[in-house]
Amino acid sequence: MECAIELSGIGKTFGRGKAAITALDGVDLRMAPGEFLCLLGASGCGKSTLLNLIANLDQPSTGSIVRNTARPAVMFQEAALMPWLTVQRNVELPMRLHRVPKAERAEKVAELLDLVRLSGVNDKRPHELSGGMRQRVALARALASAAGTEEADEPSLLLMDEPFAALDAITRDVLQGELIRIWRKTKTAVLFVTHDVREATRLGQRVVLLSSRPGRVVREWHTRDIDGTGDSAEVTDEITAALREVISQHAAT
Ligand SMILES: Nc1ncnc2c1ncn2[C@@H]1O[C@H](COP(=O)(O)OP(=O)(O)OP(=O)(O)O)[C@@H](O)[C@H]1O
Repeated sequence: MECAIELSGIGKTFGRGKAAITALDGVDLRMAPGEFLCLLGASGCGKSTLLNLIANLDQPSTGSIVRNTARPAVMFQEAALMPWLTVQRNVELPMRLHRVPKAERAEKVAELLDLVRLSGVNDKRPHELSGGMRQRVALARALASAAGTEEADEPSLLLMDEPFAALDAITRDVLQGELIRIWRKTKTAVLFVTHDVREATRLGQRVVLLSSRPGRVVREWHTRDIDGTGDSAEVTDEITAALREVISQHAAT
């Protein structure tokens, strides 16, 4: 089967000479179309750097990235909504940039706000919403990013960089459930970055552990079947132990 993305020998070094920082070294990673993959690692191990490379926001120093998807949509820890725009306008922004006609935009926004269970807040501005609602809007906007473009029929890819990390535990729990529901419905591939083992095992079909400085793939686990089974406490414990080991090795260097 053709991969959604295939990373081969990815390395990334920032700066030069003595001040150079090798953030990633020899990362090989493949994702199947529609797969939900969680990338787990300690703070500073290069997760965000890897996501930026896949999103084409930055270029690798070595290696190659093959992408067989539409341009990836990206979602960050902070919703990064435009404060002066209404929810409606925020969600339709990517479509405006792609010059999607007004009627088509309105239809898509209604569909997406319904998908993230936010119908009826179209005219509110971000400051009138809770943190969880803002992330729902950000998710709707991310899902709108390929809508109406030539790439709209290609398999989609959603890159998420700790999108729920700033939320309280209950809201995070609710949004994790919503994300699984939306992933099932949209069949988009999701690459989800987190340093929370529980979050990774709850969401991911596969969890990939990265080492720190330089970031490399250490191990991976198949955690959940498509029908939602798996996610056992045993796997969670095993991954937690492996993450601890990676962190302690890094601390010792
Ligand atoms: N533009 C940059 N210039 C210099 N160094 C950078 C740059 N971006 C990242 N780094 C360094 O590369 C390493 C990896 O950073 P990155 O932000 O990818 O890690 P992370 O795993 O996402 O961390 P966190 O979980 O804390 O967000 C870090 O040591 C960081 O300081």
